Amino acid sequence: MSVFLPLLESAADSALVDALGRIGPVIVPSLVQVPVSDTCGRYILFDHDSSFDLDKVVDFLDGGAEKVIIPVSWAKEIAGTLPADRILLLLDVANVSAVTDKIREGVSGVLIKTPALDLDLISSVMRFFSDSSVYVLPTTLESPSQSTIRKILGAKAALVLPTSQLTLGASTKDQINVGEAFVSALTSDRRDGLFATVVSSYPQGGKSLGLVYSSVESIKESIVTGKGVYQSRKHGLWRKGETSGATQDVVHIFLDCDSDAIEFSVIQHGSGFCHLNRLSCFDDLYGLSALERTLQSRLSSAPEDSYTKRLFNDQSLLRSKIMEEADELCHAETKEDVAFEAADLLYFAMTRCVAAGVSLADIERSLDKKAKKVTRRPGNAKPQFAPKAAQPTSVYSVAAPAANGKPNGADNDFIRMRTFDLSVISKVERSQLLRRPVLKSDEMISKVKPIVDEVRDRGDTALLEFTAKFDKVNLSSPVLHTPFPDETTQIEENVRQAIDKAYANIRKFHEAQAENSTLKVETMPGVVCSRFARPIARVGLYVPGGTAILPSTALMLGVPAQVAGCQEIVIATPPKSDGSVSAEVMYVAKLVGASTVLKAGGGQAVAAMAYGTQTVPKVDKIFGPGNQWVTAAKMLVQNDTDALVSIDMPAGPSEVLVIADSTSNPDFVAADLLSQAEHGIDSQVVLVAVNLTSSELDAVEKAVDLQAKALSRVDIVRQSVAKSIIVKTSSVEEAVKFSNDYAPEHLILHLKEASQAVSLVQNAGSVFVGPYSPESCGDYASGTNHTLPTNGYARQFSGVNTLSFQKHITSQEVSADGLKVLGPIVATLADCEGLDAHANAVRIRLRQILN
Ligand SMILES: NC(=O)c1ccc[n+]([C@@H]2O[C@H](COP(=O)([O-])OP(=O)(O)OC[C@H]3O[C@@H](n4cnc5c(N)ncnc54)[C@H](O)[C@@H]3O)[C@@H](O)[C@H]2O)c1
Ligand SMILES: N[C@H](CO)Cc1c[nH]c[nH+]1
Repeated sequence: MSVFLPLLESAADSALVDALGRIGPVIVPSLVQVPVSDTCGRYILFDHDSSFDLDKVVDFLDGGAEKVIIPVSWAKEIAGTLPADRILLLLDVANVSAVTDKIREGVSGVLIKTPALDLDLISSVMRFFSDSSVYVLPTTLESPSQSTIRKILGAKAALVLPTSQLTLGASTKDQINVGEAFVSALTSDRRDGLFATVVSSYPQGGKSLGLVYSSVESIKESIVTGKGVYQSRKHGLWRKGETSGATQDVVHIFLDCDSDAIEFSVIQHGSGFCHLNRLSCFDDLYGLSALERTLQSRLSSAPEDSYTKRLFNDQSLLRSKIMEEADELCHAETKEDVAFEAADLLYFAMTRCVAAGVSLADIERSLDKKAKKVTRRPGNAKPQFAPKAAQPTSVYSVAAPAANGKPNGADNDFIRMRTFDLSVISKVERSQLLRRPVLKSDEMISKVKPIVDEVRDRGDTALLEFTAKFDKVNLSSPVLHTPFPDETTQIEENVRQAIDKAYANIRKFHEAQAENSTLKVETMPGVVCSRFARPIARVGLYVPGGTAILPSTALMLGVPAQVAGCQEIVIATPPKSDGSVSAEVMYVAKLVGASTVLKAGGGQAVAAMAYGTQTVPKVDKIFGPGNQWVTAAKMLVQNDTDALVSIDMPAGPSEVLVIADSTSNPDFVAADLLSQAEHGIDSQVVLVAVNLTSSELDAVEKAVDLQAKALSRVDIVRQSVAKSIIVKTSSVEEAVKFSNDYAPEHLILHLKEASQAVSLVQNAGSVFVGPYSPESCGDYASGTNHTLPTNGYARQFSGVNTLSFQKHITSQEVSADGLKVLGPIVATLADCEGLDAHANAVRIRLRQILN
């Protein structure tokens, strides 16, 4: 976070803007035309009344702006479409309450305009935007000072200072010197008050040049003049190069993480930084920087027989070598060969750059600018380089919006998946296709931890507070206990009949899975080993309820718990806005014999079941799908040995993979893909096409677009379909191999010989065989369970089943005759491990038997 953020006004003079660019990003209002150097970070402020303009926002971000600062009305439109870490919210004190959870999650911080500097207000904004950056722009700050800057930093926020309040001259009542403002944050832990300062080379990718010291005075002078100025411990202020000519231009000055050391990123002139006339006091250059230096020196003076000189003089030779080396790199196979060929290519590419006056720093700047783009081009190869029969799009553009390069949004956009041909993509690209849209599990775990901790420590009070905060419901009690009042379970007759039939099918299939008999094996005469199952006593079932009410999930978790014989079943689900629980979920709760219904969702519900509260019973195992808050909380509590709780599996967003050949019905295929795409914006659906012609594929794509636009959840579908893929394959075996590697939650086989293909399946949560087995049947009522492993975990996890609610206990009974044979084996192994007591427990008995 910056010490302060300068807000550029149109009257700002260029020397002041340059100085500000050296010490951090600057805020540039979108309508203000002030030239800012390429190396300076820009935050673009949309602080005017014009109507929402997504293209403008995207243009600024693509153009290299680090962030955009947008009003709440714009954030409503943008949240979830553009990366949150590129967006700050512009807030007036008056409109804090207009910020929804969706907006809060869609931004990385806030710039709050406030008439007065109110620390209480700042800390409540801070809490509301937990973990985000908070910048404060006082609309009536009269005299900016170091103490004001420190006061705001103390609240973990940063002050925004308009350029009219900043000066390169001495501070006055109305203006503060830029250097003085910057050093406000510095604290020295040295007796002499100096700051250790690392000097690094900007053009050489941050190579360390040396270690020096700075004083408040030297830093201030450097910021204002843009020259390297330090503090010699013997000779006072040290203007680098004043006598030797080896001056420095300062590009950036950075504070370290605890503000007691500094880095000066400089362009070093003359003989170098070191007094030994070398660039650096540390080691010499290596790698690409060393190559660049050699090439630059060859360009200015090279021996006659130099090959590099020949390349400089013969552009067509250089061109041919670049093409040759690029081709060799593409064909290299081993790690060593790839490194070898890449080094050759870089040598010729750098020769081309140095000949054109392009430096490594120019290349890095270009890379950094590209990394800031929020729209990606499809990445197709130009026709002369494209493989014959196919034009695959880039696998790396997972975050890419629609094929036209704009975020999906306008109603007339074609809703389409991205297409790849397995026969032309590389191994690396294939492995990219197997990955799901990025899941930030570490980040989510740290966000949910405070919620879990609060519920563990403060029980029901915290639980009710979080329900009020996240679900906007004020409850007097978080639970309903049996017997549930009749009015809470009243449902439509047709729904009741459907639930009853689904219950019967699910129960029938799950009863058949129960292990009721004891497994017995006599491993040696007189040595009988057995294994028997017992129910897990107390189970917690999470039934999602954020965007859709899911009584089907209550069935899928409740039936196996009941069949397994669990003694205490707690069902947790977010309350509706009137504080009640959906009657359908309550009906199922009664049907499966739940003893408690917890009216809470998200991380707080998981924590309540893991630790127990005054009213919520503690459980031994937590089951069920949910959004990222639920999943992160489940992962967190299962790792806490104090909670002593396990979970069913790490679940994630819903997904389906459909394998279709030319006998498939395109409308059925499209409907199956969309049935999972509608779950959430992070759902992913995959179509693996087996020898489909372009017109057959076209028919599926058109059906997806047409059906999607008729769905009530079309806004969700637009986003999930944009992240989804079509993979072209040339045989059923190749298609199933891809599916096994992907390990989908659901696998649907739209194949001529669908049932034969089942034998090839190695990894999948549940399989749907043939044209009349839509995945929806498994979601609701066929009898199989719909709580299944996602995100590739079908490689090692099974879906929820009756055994998930049981644990196994083994036992053994050894007779005296049995011990006569087994005993010596055991005693020998115990001796071998040096565990005398183990051996003794056997020998003491053997002695008695033999006597
Ligand atoms: N794999 C499966 O078997 C399966 C089945 C059904 C649903 N799902 C998945 O379950 C998920 C359901 O998600 P959902 O959101 O609809 O319901 P949910 O019940 O999982 O989550 C809603 C709760 O999340 C919490 N929450 C929301 N925003 C928060 C925030 N900013 N901070 C803290 N807590 C917050 C709230 O407490 C809210 O009650 C979807 O991703 C769906 O794909 C999976
Ligand atoms: N398809 C989901 C599992 O990924 C389960 C579900 C519930 N309701 C409808 N579908």
